[in-house]
Amino acid sequence: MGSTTFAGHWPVYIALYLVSWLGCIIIRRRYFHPLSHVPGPFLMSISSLPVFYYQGIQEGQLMHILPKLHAKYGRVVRISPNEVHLSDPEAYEKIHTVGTKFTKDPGLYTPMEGVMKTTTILTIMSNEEHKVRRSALNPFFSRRSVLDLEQIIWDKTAQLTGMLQAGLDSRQQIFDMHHAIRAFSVDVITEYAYARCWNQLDMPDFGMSYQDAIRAIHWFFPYILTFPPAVPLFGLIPDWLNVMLFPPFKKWFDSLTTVRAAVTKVRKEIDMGVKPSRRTIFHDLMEPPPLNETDGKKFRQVLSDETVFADAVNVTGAGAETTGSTAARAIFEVLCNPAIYGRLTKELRDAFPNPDTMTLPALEQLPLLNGVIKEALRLNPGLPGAIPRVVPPSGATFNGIPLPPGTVVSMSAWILHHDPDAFANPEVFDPYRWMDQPEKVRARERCMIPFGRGSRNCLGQNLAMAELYATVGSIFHRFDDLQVAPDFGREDLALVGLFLGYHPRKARKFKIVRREQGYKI
Ligand code: HEM
Repeated sequence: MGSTTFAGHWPVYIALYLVSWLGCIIIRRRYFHPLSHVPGPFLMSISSLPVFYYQGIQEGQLMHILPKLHAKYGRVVRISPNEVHLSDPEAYEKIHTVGTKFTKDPGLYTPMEGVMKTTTILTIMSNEEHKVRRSALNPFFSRRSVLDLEQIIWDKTAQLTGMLQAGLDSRQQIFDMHHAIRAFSVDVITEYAYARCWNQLDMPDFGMSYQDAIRAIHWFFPYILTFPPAVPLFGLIPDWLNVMLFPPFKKWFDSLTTVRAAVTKVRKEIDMGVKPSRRTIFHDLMEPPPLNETDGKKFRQVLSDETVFADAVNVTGAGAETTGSTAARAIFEVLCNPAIYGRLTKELRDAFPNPDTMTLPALEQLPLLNGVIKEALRLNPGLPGAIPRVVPPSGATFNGIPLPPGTVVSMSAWILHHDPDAFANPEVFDPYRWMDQPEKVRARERCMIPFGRGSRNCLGQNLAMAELYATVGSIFHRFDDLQVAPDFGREDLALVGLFLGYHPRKARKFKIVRREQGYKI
């Protein structure tokens, strides 16, 4: 009789079991979790689905929700059961410092290794291991090295401005700056790092499919973060099926093949003792130059071909969208502000009556150009959204709130770059704020983190800055009669944070046309 009763009611029992199981999880996460004392919205404290909703379903919108959360709950907000978001420059200095004990969050970074199946400079968890690996790469991206290879940047810049001129002179009289400026970045980094330029500027579509491929990969990040057990499943999908399901991946796999071929070729040359015409990142990593007495305690690490491949892929991916998107923003903002446009062109032409005499160190001295680039980095940081780190075994306290070891703490460039205490009218593009009194500028610098800080800051910062100065400087020196194409608006440059910053999928692409009359200089 009893068994008949159970048989008749088993769905009810299972439902009851599930409801009580769910209830226990909710009560535990909300009231008995080590983070239950951290303020934040109820739903976020019990589940990571709200973050998934903003990131996965609404595509990278979390960074726009966070300011509202901080306004309501304070500088420390619990945004998912084990993650806390912070909005304080002091907290940033604590976490992102040289020798930090905070480590990267494996939940985000490890799956990025994906098809490369080995750690990259970006994804190494151990800070000690990272230090060794980074010291092998640093010399190649130092300011000295960038200035030594400055000509690469100038050659590509000349190609870009020449193409802009040709586009405006053509029958269509329009230029696709969105794709061209990203192609420029890819060409610079591939020529600079491997001496094998991908020549995307020469392609009719400016290598659009590669740019789309990198974006498509970012689409997976929210899924990976929210459903970690799915990560090994992604790894089981063969490449051909991936391409069938997500066609943009084809270009990504092609780019991996190109990088691998380049590594293999350099390996052969090294083995055969062939002297390269110019040492590349591959040579420096596969056959490091010998140490000299000024290197002190430094030591060189010889990396395996697989690791060199992974870092090369990483460097290309990291340097393309970030720099391209920031340069595009700088150009767009200047075009939208006639007064700034006129003054910038005058500043450039006064400083360099002959544009061929432009050099990077000299451009860096121009106050308005400097302000334009800083504002573009402020409003368009390459990685605008939450960058997660893990609290070390000693625990940590932020704004009086203790956080236990293992807590994920994230901070966003978008939030600090819009801090109203540092930046009046933070949403306004105002290059003059960087020409203010030195102490005010210093206070603003404190909230500027476009390249991150500390040991895990951007490897390519010097190269990126050089690209920004060269492109923005050259374009506004040469052209005083440009304007944004009429079918493009500020809303198309809205940022979404999918690790790298992107514009919404449906956004129109930034194009440039000519004005009838140039601005009066
Ligand atoms: C405006 C342009 C750029 C911006 C805003 C930018 C920003 C950043 C930021 C914020 C990080 C830290 C990421 C994290 O903590 O997870 C980073 C890391 C990195 N960036 Fe950039 N980046 C730019 C351009 C470049 C370029 C041109 C390269 C090419 C070499 C590059 C290569 C890297 C690499 C390899 C890392 C990982 C460094 C490490 O973990 O040691 N970036 N970048």
